[in-house]
Amino acid sequence: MPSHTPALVWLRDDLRLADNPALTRAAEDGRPVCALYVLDEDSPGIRPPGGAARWWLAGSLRALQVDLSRHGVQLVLRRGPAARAVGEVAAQIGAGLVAFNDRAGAAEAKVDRKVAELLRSEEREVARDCAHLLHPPGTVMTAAGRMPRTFSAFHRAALKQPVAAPLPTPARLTGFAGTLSGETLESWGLEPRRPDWAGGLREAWTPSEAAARERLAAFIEDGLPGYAVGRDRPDLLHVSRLSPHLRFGEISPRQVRAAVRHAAAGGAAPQRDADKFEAELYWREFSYHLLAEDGDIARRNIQEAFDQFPWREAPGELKAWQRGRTGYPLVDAGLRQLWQTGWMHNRVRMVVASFLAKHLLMDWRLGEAWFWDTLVDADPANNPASWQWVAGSGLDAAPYFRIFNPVMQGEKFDPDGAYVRRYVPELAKLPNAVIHKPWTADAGTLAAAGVRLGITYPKPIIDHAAARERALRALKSTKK
Ligand SMILES: Cc1cc2nc3c(=O)[nH]c(=O)nc-3n(C[C@H](O)[C@H](O)[C@H](O)COP(=O)(O)OP(=O)(O)OC[C@H]3O[C@@H](n4cnc5c(N)ncnc54)[C@H](O)[C@@H]3O)c2cc1C
Repeated sequence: MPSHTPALVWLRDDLRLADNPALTRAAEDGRPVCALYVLDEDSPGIRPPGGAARWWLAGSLRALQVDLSRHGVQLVLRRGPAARAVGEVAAQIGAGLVAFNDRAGAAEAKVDRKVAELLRSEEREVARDCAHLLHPPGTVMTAAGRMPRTFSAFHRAALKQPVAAPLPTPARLTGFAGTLSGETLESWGLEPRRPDWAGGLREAWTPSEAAARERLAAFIEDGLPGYAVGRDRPDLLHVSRLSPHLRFGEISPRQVRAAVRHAAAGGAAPQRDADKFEAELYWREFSYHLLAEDGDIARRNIQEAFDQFPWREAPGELKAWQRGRTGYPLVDAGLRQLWQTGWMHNRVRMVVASFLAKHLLMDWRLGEAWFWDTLVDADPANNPASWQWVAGSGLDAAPYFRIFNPVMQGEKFDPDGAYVRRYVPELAKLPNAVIHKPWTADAGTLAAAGVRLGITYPKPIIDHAAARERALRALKSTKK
């Protein structure tokens, strides 16, 4: 088809205008551009987003509609299997080019291949790029042609690869002039209505490309200096909280990396902090490369020895964990932060995940599913890879015998109990010495703080030492 034919850009986990190679390709040569988002919950194997992520998606699409319309570009919304929706819209506008950025999941990659084949069979040009990662999957390999099996080997190998500079927002975008029918965001019902449980999310977050950039700028000023040490403290805000923006592609890892490098080069932050932060971006890469290689990490143990693991079924204990009523203040604070705000600090994610898989001996998939439903940053790579890492079944995972002590973690990383006091207000008046272990407080201290154990706040659901012994016995049984 001639180059003046319209271009369709199919947006997915890249809800932004800047550093969006698919959008840049579509805009090249001055073609009229139409943008499409497909809510595909029907193609085989596609995992529908959870509740908190649906809320984010609605906000992000709403903002993107406004941003694109400023450039005269319509964002068409369609629901259903992607192959059908993309094919239909491409035909309706007479697209000569369809551009999209690749996704790593096995089911998504299959859909993308099918869509590309269909479009090519109709003699439409298809342009595919990598926009969600610093390095396209398959480019960080050992000599044997496999992804490195440890994070440090992966990181070392990745650092030898070039990273492309981020692209600007296309300077010239011409919208497709015809009118296209689409669906409305409201008709998708992504946001909760009855009951509207999203008040805490609205208070904590603004989904949009502009908000992502503001968050990055604020982090570089306030969080990056001191990040290497401060990142472990849930009571301090030394982390970027960019994860949901990265998840939905409102900002790209290349943009984030470039801004942080620029800050360090200009003396706005110590190099050590910038390096540590960049290493965290590489943990994200590690998870995504694993997802692209393995495809099924949310369901399958990466280490098959864990297929024999004697997980317990205890629905009452699972509920107590989900609701933040385990009797361990740091664990409960984390799960309540998640419930209220759709996000949890990384250190606390590790502690609560370890508590479920090791103290309560429950299958990591139950925790992964809960996070999938409640996190605004619920991510198809980071979530299962991190759960498997904590449970011990993952790639280069924490060894199963390393069992976090929730009291010691609290005392070390929330030393004044400020985080616990914020999310577990019924303990707020306890002194620092017992805030992470209220069951050790004497009757007078508890009474003075208005705490009645077992009534206003639960007694520990399980004794730490006993839980540790049980977990180690369970691990041994898989090794017989
Ligand atoms: C059990 C468990 C589940 C998790 N589930 C998710 C998830 O669904 N989505 C998600 O994005 N992250 C997940 N993480 C990783 C990590 O907790 C979050 O990325 C981080 O807390 C997000 O906060 P931030 O943006 O302030 O991080 P920062 O410290 O500011 O880091 C910047 C970015 O680097 C990446 N990153 C940081 N730490 C990690 C890590 N340990 N692994 C992979 N990438 C990392 C994230 O993209 C993050 O936004 C999980 C971790 C655990 C232990």
